[in-house]
Amino acid sequence: MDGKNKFSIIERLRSFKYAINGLRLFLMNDHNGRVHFCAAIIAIGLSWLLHISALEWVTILLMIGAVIVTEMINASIEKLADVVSPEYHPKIKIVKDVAAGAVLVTAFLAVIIGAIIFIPKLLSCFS
Ligand SMILES: Nc1ncnc2c1ncn2[C@@H]1O[C@H](COP(=O)(O)OP(=O)(O)OP(=O)(O)O)[C@@H](O)[C@H]1O
Repeated sequence: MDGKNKFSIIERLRSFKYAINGLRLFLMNDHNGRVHFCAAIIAIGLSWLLHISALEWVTILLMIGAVIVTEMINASIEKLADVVSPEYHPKIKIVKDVAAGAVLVTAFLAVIIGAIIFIPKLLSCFS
């Protein structure tokens, strides 16, 4: 920002490499992340099978993104909190519980939206 740091394509590519590494670490180590990733694959498969509309695709993809991004931020906060305070601390409990609550909110909304989109289509398939 002070003009001394010149723009460098190599540096930008390096940042991209770190971000891909973060995604890889998340998928390898975070059990909840893997569950959300599997749920995302199922939702995409169901969307494809049920021929959902473009607007429904946008909604499903936005919700998948919201759940996975929230889980990634939650996992990062947990890791940071474990370094900052390996021992029990009441404030760390609040930080971790609020971050976990954020995942719960997005996952709950994703289930509701998935039900609104998929249930009528599934019922019409079996009727
Ligand atoms: N250092 C701490 N201080 C206070 N409370 C903590 C601390 N570590 C964990 N907790 C409490 O335990 C809960 C679970 O924490 P933990 O870090 O094990 O998360 P988790 O949801 O089990 O994550 P994961 O299963 O992905 O490891 C937190 O939500 C918080 O209430």
